[in-house]
Amino acid sequence: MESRLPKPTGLKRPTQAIKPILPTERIKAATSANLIYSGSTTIQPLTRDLQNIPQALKQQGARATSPDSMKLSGPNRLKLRRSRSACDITELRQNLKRTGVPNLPTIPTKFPRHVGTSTTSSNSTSTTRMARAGSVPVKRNPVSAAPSTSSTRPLQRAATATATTNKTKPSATAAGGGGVGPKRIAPYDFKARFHDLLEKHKALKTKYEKQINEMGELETLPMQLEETQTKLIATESTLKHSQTDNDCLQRQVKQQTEKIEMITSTLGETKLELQDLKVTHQEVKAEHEILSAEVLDLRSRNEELMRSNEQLAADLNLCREQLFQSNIERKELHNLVMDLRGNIRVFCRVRPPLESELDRLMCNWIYHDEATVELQSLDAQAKNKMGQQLFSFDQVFHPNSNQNSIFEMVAPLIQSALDGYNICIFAYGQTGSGKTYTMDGVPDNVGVIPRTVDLLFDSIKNYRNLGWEYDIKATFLEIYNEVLYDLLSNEQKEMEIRMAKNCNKNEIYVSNITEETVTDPNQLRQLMQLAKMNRATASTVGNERSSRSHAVTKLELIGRHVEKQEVSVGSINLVDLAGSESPKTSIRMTETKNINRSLSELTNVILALLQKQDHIPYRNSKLTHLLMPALGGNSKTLMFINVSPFQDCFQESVKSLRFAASVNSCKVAKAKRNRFLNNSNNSSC
Ligand SMILES: Nc1ncnc2c1ncn2[C@@H]1O[C@H](COP(=O)(O)OP(=O)(O)OP(=O)(O)O)[C@@H](O)[C@H]1O
Repeated sequence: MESRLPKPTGLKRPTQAIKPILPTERIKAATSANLIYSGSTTIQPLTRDLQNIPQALKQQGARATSPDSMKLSGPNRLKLRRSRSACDITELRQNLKRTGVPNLPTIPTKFPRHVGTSTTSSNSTSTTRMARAGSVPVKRNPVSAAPSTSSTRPLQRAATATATTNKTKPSATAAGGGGVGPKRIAPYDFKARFHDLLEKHKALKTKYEKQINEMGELETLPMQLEETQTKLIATESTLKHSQTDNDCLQRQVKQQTEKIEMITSTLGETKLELQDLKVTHQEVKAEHEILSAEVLDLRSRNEELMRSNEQLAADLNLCREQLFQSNIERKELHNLVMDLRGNIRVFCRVRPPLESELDRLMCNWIYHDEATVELQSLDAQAKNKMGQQLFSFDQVFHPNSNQNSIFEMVAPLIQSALDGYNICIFAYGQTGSGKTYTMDGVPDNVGVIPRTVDLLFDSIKNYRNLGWEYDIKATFLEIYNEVLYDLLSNEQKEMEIRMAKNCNKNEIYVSNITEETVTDPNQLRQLMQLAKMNRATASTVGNERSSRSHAVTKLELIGRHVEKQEVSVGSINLVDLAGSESPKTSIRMTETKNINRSLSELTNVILALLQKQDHIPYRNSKLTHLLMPALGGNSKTLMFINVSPFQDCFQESVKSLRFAASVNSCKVAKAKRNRFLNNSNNSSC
């Protein structure tokens, strides 16, 4: 990976190739220096050396010699010779630098006879003297001439060995009583000197051969150096990469360190949480053990309950079947009770005087029992003329009866409607006798229709538990001057009463009427309110139509039992009749005639039913035609006779009570329940 870190500046790659200096070259240079020294370079006499010593020492940086050294002799002279050798070495080094390097000379086998009194074991001293005599070419000892490099050290050691050898031999000087210094060879003892030289030559030759071997070894050094340089370059490159990698790694280390610190702190928190969790775990574990025991207990209880449940499910099915059957029986018994009470039931209600009517004269009302009422006129003449006015009904409600007690008597009929019967409830009476109050009521004291709605939906809930589901369809109709009006629509439209196309000859329907499906009581109340508003809107100040028309609210109840494949269709017709009025007192004759005619036709129909005539004149008026399904055959009818308590209403009250009493005595054929199977709606025909 290429590092983006800066390159290291510590090491710099060499700009030029390093030329290695071979040891052989150094030796050659040293040998060449010897040749120069022995050949072309003139060796200065001793005196000149003595004079040049201070200068030479100066050049070497040594301390200057005292001027007294010029006069020295004996041991001091020996010291001077040694100093001169040092000067010569320095001089030779300088010469070697200036000149080339000749080949190494051969070692002479013979030396000229050395003349002199003062000889030392030092090879340099003897060779210097021979050179001074000029007899033979001097073989300069490389020990004194060569620079003190590593390549000259073996020669130096050889010279030292020679000197040592000389020391072992008896010296003439020492024998002569000097007592100090190496053994001296007498100048005339050429043989000894020859042997000495031979030994020296032998030693030097050995050294020479040794050096040649060492040179061979040293010649491999350039290659080694080159390899080492190559390795060095490679190492430098590697070092650069390593440094780059190192920087990268350092950054990573730094990041990792930060991460580690963060993880460490998180770890600390986690440890604390872990401790808490451990505690919680222990608690949960203990709780789990308790719960496990409970689960085992519950499982065993569950198994028992499952067995019990199966048994109960079987019992429940049995109970359901029994309930369904008993419900059928209940319906039949209920219908029987209704039959026994009469298919047409008549309730008489005497309204109380209003606060504004307290000054009006009232008839004498005598309530013999809950079903019998006697009406007496305050006018004695009328009283004598009409005789005793005693009337019996299914129920008589005196002025103090409340709306609730009245509806309790109505409720069984609503139950019958849910069981599949057609119900008709209407209020008959003089204008202002309390028909609307009985049917609709007032907001704080509602009448039969609103209470019917509440009871219907409550009963439907209970019937749902028995497997029945109900749909309710509502229509609102007004009959005014023998014309039908849709109270859920302001449209002017043609509406007619037509026969339904099935085998039941009493089934009718109204064409073009608005029919609303109702799902909750509030929706039905809103529809009733709309119908009431439309009925009131049709009235004018000069033509108060609402009290001069018949209002028919029809609720169709369609029940379905999915499991038993049964359908039950019932209906409730709630009729607020127009007020009956004497033509003598009426100012609107047409309306009065139509009202009285329709009421008369209603009386005729009921009487025809009472007399079991073959022909029932339903079609003589819109009202009887519309109520045909609810008046005869498969129907239950409840008629409220509303009367005013006042003396001035006596005649109308007697008329209404007589009509109602005659209706009450009318026995209609036994009612038949509308019960169908899903796939045969006409099976009951
Ligand atoms: N039982 C009663 N208790 C208290 N007030 C009653 C009762 N019956 C009727 N009223 C009141 O008497 C007045 C006339 O009653 P209502 O309008 O119901 O008569 P109606 O027969 O419907 O008249 P119309 O034939 O003109 O419609 C109303 O103010 C009504 O509130």
